[in-house]
Amino acid sequence: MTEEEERSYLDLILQQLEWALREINSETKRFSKEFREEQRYLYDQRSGMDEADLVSAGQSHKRFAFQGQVGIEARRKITKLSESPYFGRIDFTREGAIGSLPKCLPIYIGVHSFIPQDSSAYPIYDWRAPVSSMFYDFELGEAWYQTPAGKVNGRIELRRQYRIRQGRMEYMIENSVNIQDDVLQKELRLSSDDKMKNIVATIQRDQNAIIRNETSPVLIIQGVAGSGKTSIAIHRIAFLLYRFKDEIRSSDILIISPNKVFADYISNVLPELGEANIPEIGMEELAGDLLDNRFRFQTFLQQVFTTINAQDPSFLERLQFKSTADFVRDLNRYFVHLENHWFSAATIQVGRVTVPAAFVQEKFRALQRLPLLNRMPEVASEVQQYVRTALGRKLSGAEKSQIREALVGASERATVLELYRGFYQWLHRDDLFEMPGNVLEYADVFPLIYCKIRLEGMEPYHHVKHLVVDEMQDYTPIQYAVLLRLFPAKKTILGDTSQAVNLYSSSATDIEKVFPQADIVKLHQSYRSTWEITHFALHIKANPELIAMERHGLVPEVKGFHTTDEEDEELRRLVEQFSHSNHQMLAILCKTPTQAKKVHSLLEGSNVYLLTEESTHFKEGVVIATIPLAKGLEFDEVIVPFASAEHYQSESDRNLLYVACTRAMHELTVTFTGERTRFLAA
Ligand SMILES: Nc1ncnc2c1ncn2[C@@H]1O[C@H](COP(=O)(O)OP(=O)(O)OP(=O)(O)O)[C@@H](O)[C@H]1O
Repeated sequence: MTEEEERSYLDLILQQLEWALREINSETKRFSKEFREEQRYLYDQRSGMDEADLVSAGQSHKRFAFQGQVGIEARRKITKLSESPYFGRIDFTREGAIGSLPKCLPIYIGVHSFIPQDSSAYPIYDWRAPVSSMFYDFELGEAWYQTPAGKVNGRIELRRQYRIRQGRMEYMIENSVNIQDDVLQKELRLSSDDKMKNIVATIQRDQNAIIRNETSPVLIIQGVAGSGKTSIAIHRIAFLLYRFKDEIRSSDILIISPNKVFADYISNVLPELGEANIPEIGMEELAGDLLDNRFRFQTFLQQVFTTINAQDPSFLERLQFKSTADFVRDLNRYFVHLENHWFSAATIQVGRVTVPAAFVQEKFRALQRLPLLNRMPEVASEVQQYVRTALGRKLSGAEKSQIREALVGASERATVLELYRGFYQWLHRDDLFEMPGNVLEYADVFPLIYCKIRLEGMEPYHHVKHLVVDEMQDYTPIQYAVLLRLFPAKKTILGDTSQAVNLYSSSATDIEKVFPQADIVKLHQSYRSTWEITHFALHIKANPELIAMERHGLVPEVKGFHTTDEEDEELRRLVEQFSHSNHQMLAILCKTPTQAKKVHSLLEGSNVYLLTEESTHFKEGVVIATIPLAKGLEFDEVIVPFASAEHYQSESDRNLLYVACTRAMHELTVTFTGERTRFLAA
C-alpha cells in the first residue's frame, strides 16, 4: 500500500469503527428496553413472588448489570480506537502455510484489538498480543514470536509506524534503519502533561523484554534517570493483566508509591490502556495499617529534611545504623537470643500441686511453631491440664489466673515495643533508640513492624498477586525484609541509586541480599531530557553507564547574583517568561520546605501551586516543590533556585541537585546568590 492507499485504508477502518459503535449503541438500547420491561414485570408480579422467584430475579439483574458493563467497556475501547486505531504495522510471512490464509499478512497494532466486519479489512491486534511483540523486537527480515502453543518463525517484509490523532494521519514512516528513533524523537519533543503518558507506540526493545517478562518472581529494574522505569512498570502491569486475564485482576495488584502526587501522576496510564487503575499505598500508610495505627511516627520526608539540616550527629548515627543489611541480620540474631532467654520458667505452685519449672520450660520450647508472644495461652492451658490431672477436678477462676500471672512473670518484657527497645539494650547501644514525645523516628517504624511480624505473627497479604515498588533506592533493607514476609507475590521493584534522597539508602546489592531469587535488569538510555540537560546533570553526578538521548535543545543556564533580591527578581522574570511560552509545566524545585515557602510567597499573585506533603494532585502550570517530593515527576522546564555553595555542600546535596535537574525535559535554569555550589561547573 502506498501512503495514499494507507490513508484510504484508514478511512475504511474508521467507517468500520463507526459501524461497530452504532451496533453497540443499538444493542445497548435494545438491552435497556429489555431491562426496563423486566423491571416493570417484576414490579407487577411482586406480591406473588416466592423465594425462588426472588433468587432468579436477582440473577437476571446481575446478568443485565454485567452486560451493561461489557457494553460500556466495548464502547470506550471503540471510541478510543476511533481517535487512533493503530500505530504500527508489520507484514509478516509465517513459515509454513496455515490453511487457505495468504502467507504474508499485514498485522496492524493498536492500543486495543478490533475485528472489522468488512472482510477486506485486517484485524487490529492489541499491542500486548503475542504477535505484536515482533513490532518492538525486530526490524525487517527474520523474526519470531512466542505463543502459548510454541514459537512461530517467519520474516517481516514491511514495517510501518503511524501517528494518527483525532482520526487523522499526521504522519506515516516506512521502516528503514533507525526509524524507531525518528518517531521516538517526535514523541519526546512534545510538551509535558500533568499525567504520565502511555508509550505503547515507541516501546524500545530492552523495555519490551521487561514488560513481557512472565517468569521472574522478583524483577529489579535498575535504570538511570528518565530511562522509563515507571512507564515500563505500569505497561508491565497492563501486559500481565492481559496475558493472565483469567488469573489476575487490577485489584490483585498493589503499587507502593512514594507519595500521593506521584500516584495521581501515574493514574492515567492504565485506564488509557483499557485497564482499571490498580490500588496504591504509600509506605507510611502501609506502616500505619501494620501497626494498627497505634503509634505516632515521623514521616519519611520529615526524616529526609531532618537529615538535610544535619544538625544532630546522633540522629544521623541512629539512621545509618538502621539502614544496613547487617541491621536486619542483628535483629534476626536477637530473635534467636529471645527464643533462648526471653522465657525463664520457674516452679509454679497451685495449692498442693507443684508444676516443675522444667515442665513449663519444655512446653514453651515445644511451641516454637508459634511466634514468641503468642505461646503463653497454650503454655497456660498445658499447665492447667497438669494441675487438673493432679487435683482430679476442674480449676477455679482464681487458680487459672494464678497460673497466668506466674507465666507472665517468667518473661521480662511483654510488648513488641518493649522487646524492640530491648534489642538495643542487648546490643549495649541504648543510645540508638529514641522516641521523643512518644513519636517514633521513621527509621524505627519498619524495624518495629519486623519485630511485630516475628514476635506476634502477621497474616501475609495473600490477595495481592503482584507487588510493584517504585523508588526502591529510598527504602532500607529492613523495609524489604518486611515486604518479603508480607507479600509472597511476584514483585517488580524499580529505582536508581543515583537518585537517592534518603541519606542512607539501599544499593541494588543490598536489595539483592534480601531477594536472592531476583532477576536484575539495567536500563542505560535516558529518554526524558535533552542531550544538553542530561550532560549538565552528568557534570553534577557522573554516571558512565548513562546514555543521553540525541535530542537537542537549549543549553541549561546557570545564573549567579550578588544579592538575594536580584535572584528573587530573576525568578519572577523567569516565571513571567514561562507564561508566554508554549510549555505546559514549569517546576521550581527547592532543597527544603522553607525555601519552597519562600519562593511561594515571592511569587504570590502569579498563578503558582505549592506542592506539599499533604498534596494529593499534580497540576498543570507553575509548580513549586521540594526536590524529594518531585522525585519521579517531570516538567517541560525546571528552575533550581538558591544553588549556592552554602546550600549545596554535601554528597546528599549533590544527589538532590541531580534529581532536580533530571526532572527537566526541555529547559533548565539554575540560579544562586554569592558563591555557586561546587557541583556546578564555572
Ligand atoms: N520508549 C519510550 N517512548 C517514549 N517515551 C519514553 C519511552 N521510554 C521512556 N519515555 C519517556 O521518558 C520519560 C521518563 O520516563 P519515566 O518517568 O518512566 O522514567 P524513570 O526511569 O521512572 O525516571 P526517573 O527515575 O528519572 O523518575 C517519560 O516522559 C516517558 O514517557
